[in-house]
Amino acid sequence: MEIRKPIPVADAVMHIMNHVKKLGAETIVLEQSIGRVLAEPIVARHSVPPFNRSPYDGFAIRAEDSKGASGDNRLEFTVIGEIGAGYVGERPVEKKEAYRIMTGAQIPTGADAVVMFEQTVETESGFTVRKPFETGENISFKGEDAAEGDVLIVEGTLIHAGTIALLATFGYAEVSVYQQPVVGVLSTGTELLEVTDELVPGKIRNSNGPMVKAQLTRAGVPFKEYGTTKDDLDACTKLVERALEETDALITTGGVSVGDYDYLPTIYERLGATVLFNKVAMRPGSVTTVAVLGDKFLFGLSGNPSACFTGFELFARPALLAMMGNRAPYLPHLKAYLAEDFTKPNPFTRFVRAVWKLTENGLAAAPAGFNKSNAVSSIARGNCLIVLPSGTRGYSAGDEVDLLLIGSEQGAKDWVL
Ligand SMILES: Nc1nc2c(c(=O)[nH]1)N[C@H]1C(S)=C(S)[C@@H](COP(=O)(O)OP(=O)(O)OC[C@H]3O[C@@H](n4cnc5c(N)ncnc54)[C@H](O)[C@@H]3O)O[C@H]1N2
Ligand code: MOO
Repeated sequence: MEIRKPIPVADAVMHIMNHVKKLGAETIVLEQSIGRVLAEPIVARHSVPPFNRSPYDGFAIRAEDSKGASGDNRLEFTVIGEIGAGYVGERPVEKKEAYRIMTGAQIPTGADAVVMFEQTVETESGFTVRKPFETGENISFKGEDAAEGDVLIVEGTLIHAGTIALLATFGYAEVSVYQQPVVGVLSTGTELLEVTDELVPGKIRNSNGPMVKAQLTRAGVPFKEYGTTKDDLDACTKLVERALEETDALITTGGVSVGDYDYLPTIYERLGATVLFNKVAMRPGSVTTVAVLGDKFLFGLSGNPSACFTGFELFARPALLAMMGNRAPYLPHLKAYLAEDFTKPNPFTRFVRAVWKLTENGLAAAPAGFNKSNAVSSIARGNCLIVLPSGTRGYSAGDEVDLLLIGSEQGAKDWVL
């Protein structure tokens, strides 16, 4: 039997990323762009705000007219009209005059300060103030948020709700984004039942298929479902071949280890795919096997649920995001302290499903429960992965560790572990 040589996690990530080819761009409507990646920078097409405007409901005045105002010397202004948001003043403001002005309305010509309603006392023809106002006081200036021509967001950035607000501000009804890869999902294993099936002896329900599809959805990657297949070499080979014709990448779960029915390595060989690695010095997920056939990726994730989950987040996710042009495809990382002892040795780098929590001592992380690679309960509880490097042992509560965040829409530019 072939003895597999484990490679460090960082090397495995780099092997994959070196093979990634960014997909082309396409134009889509703004409202459908959430989760996609900008193929063009967002450049300010005009100033924001586009005109000087009032940040408060109040009165637009000439600041110089308030000079000398005090509690004992209230100065009076005459109101010459009202400007609601969306309207403009009909004529310039002159000496001792004011417009009633609403939040968001354009400052009328002549005015250079806004007095909030709360700072005035109404009179028959207007209001009085009891303090002087400075030129520019309470004014939102044209261009203070963005100046025309500024590059506000670079190409390669994930579009989220805030990005959509910015694009809408500048009138981008359509936006140029990178194409998405189509990813096939195939669960292998004769023991697998559908989620709707009753349990029968020796069988289990397929949890990896639904989980991986959810991980893809969370990463903004569309998938094509190839269902489950029995551990039958010919049938499985045919399915993998078909899936590769129809997709940019195929994620399989199970069948990558050294068991009698672990057929994926044989299938890769039959197809003439180049295996980038078939053993990673990590736990869970050491059997994760990744191959390429032309520009297409074959992610052979482990059948063990925690290993499958971790293999997706560490290897498939960054590759797929990078295909979509995302400049920050890695899981974001933070430092935290361990909330409890972790005494197991770590011959391979260990990714412990964990829960992070902010405490009075800072960010803490605690293992999320049953910690084997076949665990499913701790994947459900965890919101991060604690990283314990290979060759370490005996972590104590309070020790500083690296954390990888799961489920964050923002990513990291570099793989730093
Ligand atoms: N002699 C050795 N045996 C094993 C080794 C090894 O190095 N030498 N590695 C072990 C490690 S580590 C892992 S991890 C597993 C990985 O095995 P596979 O990735 O080939 O996966 P399977 O054997 O097909 O299944 C493993 C386990 O997961 C369950 N499973 C499979 N698919 C699903 C699914 N879709 N949903 C839920 N659960 C699934 C399956 O029933 C098995 O219990 O190999 C070790 N063995
Ligand atoms: O490949 Mo595994 O390391 O037990 O998950």
